[in-house]
Order: sequence, then structure tokens, then C-alpha cells
Amino acid sequence: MAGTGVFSELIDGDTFRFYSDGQWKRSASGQSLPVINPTTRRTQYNISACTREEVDQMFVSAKEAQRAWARVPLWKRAGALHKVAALLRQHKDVIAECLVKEIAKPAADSKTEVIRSADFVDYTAEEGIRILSEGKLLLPDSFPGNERNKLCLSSRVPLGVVLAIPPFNYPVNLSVSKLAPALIAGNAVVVKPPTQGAVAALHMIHCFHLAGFPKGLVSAITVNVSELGDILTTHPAVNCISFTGGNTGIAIAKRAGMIPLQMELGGKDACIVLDDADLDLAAANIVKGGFSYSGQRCTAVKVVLAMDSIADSLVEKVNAKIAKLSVGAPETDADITPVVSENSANFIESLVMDAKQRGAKLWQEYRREGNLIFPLLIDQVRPEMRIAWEEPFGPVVPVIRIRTIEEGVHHCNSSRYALQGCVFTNSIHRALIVSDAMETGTIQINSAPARGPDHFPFQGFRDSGIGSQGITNSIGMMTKVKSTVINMPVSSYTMG
Ligand SMILES: NC(=O)C1=CN([C@@H]2O[C@H](COP(=O)(O)OP(=O)(O)OC[C@H]3O[C@@H](n4cnc5c(N)ncnc54)[C@H](OP(=O)(O)O)[C@@H]3O)[C@@H](O)[C@H]2O)C=CC1
Ligand SMILES: O=C(O)[C@H](O)COP(=O)(O)O
Repeated sequence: MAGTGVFSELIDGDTFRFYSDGQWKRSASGQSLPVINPTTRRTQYNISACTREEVDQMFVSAKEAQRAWARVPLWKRAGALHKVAALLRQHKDVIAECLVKEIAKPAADSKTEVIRSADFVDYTAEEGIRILSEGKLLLPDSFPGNERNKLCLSSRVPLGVVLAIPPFNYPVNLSVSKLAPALIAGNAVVVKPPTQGAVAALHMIHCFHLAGFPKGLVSAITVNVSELGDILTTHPAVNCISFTGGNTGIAIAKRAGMIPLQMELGGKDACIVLDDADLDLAAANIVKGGFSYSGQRCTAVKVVLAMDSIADSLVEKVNAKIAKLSVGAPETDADITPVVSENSANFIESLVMDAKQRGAKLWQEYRREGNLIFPLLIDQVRPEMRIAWEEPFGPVVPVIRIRTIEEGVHHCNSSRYALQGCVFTNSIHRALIVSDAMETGTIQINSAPARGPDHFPFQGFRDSGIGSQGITNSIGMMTKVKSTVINMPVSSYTMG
């Protein structure tokens, strides 16, 4: 159970503490924030509403700890991360239970999130050892006018303090995907967990504590973002922001100033199905891609663009699979579980009603019980409907019928979002032409969009993000290049 056993110091009465300076603390504010269980719609946990002073103190500790951590040998940093991975595996059940209660993630997927996070940490430790131990030697005489009289040595150095802000849908995995690359590279990290998912994230943070990370190097602060969000993201001690979430990220990026940003924002991932596609394969991927975790993935299939000639049979196959999805509570491992909040359910409903009123065809009866929305395929969607462009982040997939490939590509490239997309066809040439034409971070050929495997580059264009993730790229983004140039009085040519 949450807050028991080795996790008992996380809780004080009915409120979870925050983690600062290597200790679990109750906020001086005496205030808390509720974490609402999406299934019961009742308060499941309370977390501390920290104060501005507590934010400031956390950054002071982080700065100090980072200076010492940057001097810890790489192999020791890697060793500490391997300990965290082992602890995450050891405590996967309790962390997964929090995910079930806080974000209604199905029980099996919740465990998978924790295991995937442990694997991520192990891989990052190993990748860090490989790539951070390599620097570059540059010779000057390749550039006109130069002799070989200087040597440039460049390597990657830490940025300082990284502010990590993950979203509700992967509160553990999208925390460690910021923490591990930052730490292996010699940075300190302050995590601001999502309110829904905070308790799972705090348990994950405790694994860093149990692994013996130096005090102040890793901290977790829970705040009311409407009061302290700006204070955090514009804090002068922050040297990098790694944010995953919705459009809030755009406002954060505009205010951030001269620091590196890694922003993974919304998506409207399109699935283009051409007339020569394997329709069983396409239908299976539309259902898996559109409805896993009830569509609450940035990489969910959020619009299907089907060529007219195959659209009827594709829709029929997708509907047959939707009929087999189980709907219910996350504890029972149902395929479709309640969406994260009432606000989210209301928003999804507004998109469905807008499409219905404008003449779209709903293949299933629209059903909602509390935050539980039953899976829905919305056909005959046209560009004037909101659902053609907005991301529902729920178990609702729109279908737009297209006459030409160009029409499909044009729709994708007109979207403000450009995270991933996919194309189904039996012709690799057509697939590559579509992939080249789509101005999108990643295109999957004959499979639904997905972030993993986690060392693959993962990036969004336009309003979907800044920078690139994936283990190797994240380590790169959490460091900067530093050069030392050795100037010599005379030129020296090897063997010359
Ligand atoms: N591209 C990607 O990799 C991903 C993108 N997403 C996108 O995220 C959205 C859903 O996730 P959701 O969690 O609702 O996204 P939000 O943007 O609402 O929140 C993301 C995080 O930002 C915090 N936050 C909100 N406002 C502020 C602020 N003013 N200052 C600082 N922090 C703030 C939230 O805290 P709090 O919870 O306390 O509000 C949360 O921790 C969707 O649009 C989805 O597409 C999601 C996952 C991955
Ligand atoms: O937050 C998200 O939705 C992800 O980054 C997508 O990850 P997934 O493709 O592994 O679900």
C-alpha cells in the first residue's frame, strides 16, 4: 500500500511530504492538494502544497549538490543509477498501485510503466558511460589560412540544475526519462510531478533516496501550479527545462529565456491508410494505437485518413475490434478505463457533440458514466469539425475519408501538431514518399505511432515540441559542449 513499509517516511498523517535536501518534509504552508481517483471521483491522496520559500531552498540545495556531483566519476554515477533501477523493480507493485488509483491506468500497464522505467535507467547508465567518455580532437589546418599550430579538445559538460516537469499519463516513466539522462551527465534535478500521478512519482523518487544519491541532488516539489508554476519555470537557478505536457509548454517556453529547453507537447498523430494496405494490420494498429490507455498517449492515433476506396472495409474491421474492447475499472485490467478527470471527460464530450451536430457518423452509441467514456469511432469527419484538429486525449478516434494521398498529407501538414504519424501501404516506395512529404517528427511505416524503444529519437515539430528525446539525444540535450584550445608556438604535423 502507498506510504507504507520502506515508503512510510513519505507520509505525514493523510498528506504526502515533498523531498528536499535529502529529506521528506511537510510543507510549512500546512496546505495540501487533493489527488482525485478518476474511477471513484473521490480524493485518493493528499500532497503538500509547497511554498515559494521551499522552492527557493530546494534550488539552493540543488546548486550546491550539483557542483559536487559533477566531480563524481562517471562510472560511480552509472553505478548509482543501476541501484535505482533495481529498487524500481523491487518496488514495482506499490508504485503501480498508485498509478492505478491516481490516473486509472490498467493494472498490468501500470507495472509495465515501472519496469520500462527501470530498463530506461539501466540503459541510460550504460549509454552515458559510452557517449560521455568520448570527446573530440579537432585539427585546425582543414580551415583555409590555418597551419597545424593548435589543437581543439571538446567534450560535453553538465548544464547545472534541470527542472523536470512530467505529465499525468506517464508520471513515473516521463520523470525517469528526464532524471536519468540529467544525472548521468552530472546535473542536479528538481522534479515537479503532475498532481494526478504525484504519489507514484514520489515513490519513484524515494528509490533515488534509498539508492544513496547525495542530498539535494534529486528533489521533488509538489505545488499549486496556478500559484507557483511561473516561479518554478522562471527561477534564476534553473539551467534547463525538460517538460512534457500540453499547450502550457508553449507559454513556459516563451517565458523561459536563455536556457536549453526540451519540450514534448501535444500531438494529433495521423494514420494514413492507402488503397493497397493490409487492412487487418491497419485496423489492429488503429485500435491499439487509438485506444491503449484510453487514448491518453501523446502518440495515440488521433485521426485516421482513409482512402475512399478502402474506407468502408477498414471501418468495418476497426468496429469489429472495438466491439471486443473491455470497458471498466483499471483494477480489472479493462482495456478502456476512466479518463483522468471530469474536465477531461467534459472536453472529450464537447468534441464528440460538435462532430455529431455537424453531421459526423458515430458508429457506437455515445456512452459516458462519470469519467468513463466508452470507445467511439467517429466517421465522415470533415475539416470544419473540431475533432479533425484538436486532440481528444480520450477513447475517441475520428475518420476522415480522402480521395488522394496528397489530400491526406495536406491535412497532416496543416495541423499545428507534428509529433508522429503513420502510413499503411504494401509499397515501400509509396510509404517513403508519404514519409518524406509529412512534416512530422517521426513516421511509422505499417505500425501505430509509439515513442519506444526508448533509445530511438523522439521529437515533435511545430507546436509538438522543441528538441529531441530518446536516451542518447536526452543525454545530449542535458549537456553543453566545452572546448579547450591548445595553442603551440610552431606547427607540428604527425609523422611530418
Ligand atoms: N509529446 C509528448 O511526449 C507528450 C505530450 N503530452 C501532452 O500532454 C497533455 C496531457 O498531459 P497533462 O498532464 O494534462 O498536460 P499539462 O500541460 O496540463 O501538464 C503537464 C505538467 O505541467 C504542469 N503544469 C501545468 N501548468 C503549469 C505551469 N503554469 N507551470 C509549470 N508547470 C505546469 C502540470 O502540473 P499539474 O498536474 O499540477 O497541473 C504537469 O506536471 C496532452 O496535450 C498530451 O498530448 C503528454 C504526454 C507526452
Ligand atoms: O506520453 C506519451 O504519451 C508518450 O511519450 C508516448 O509514449 P508511448 O508511445 O510509449 O505510449
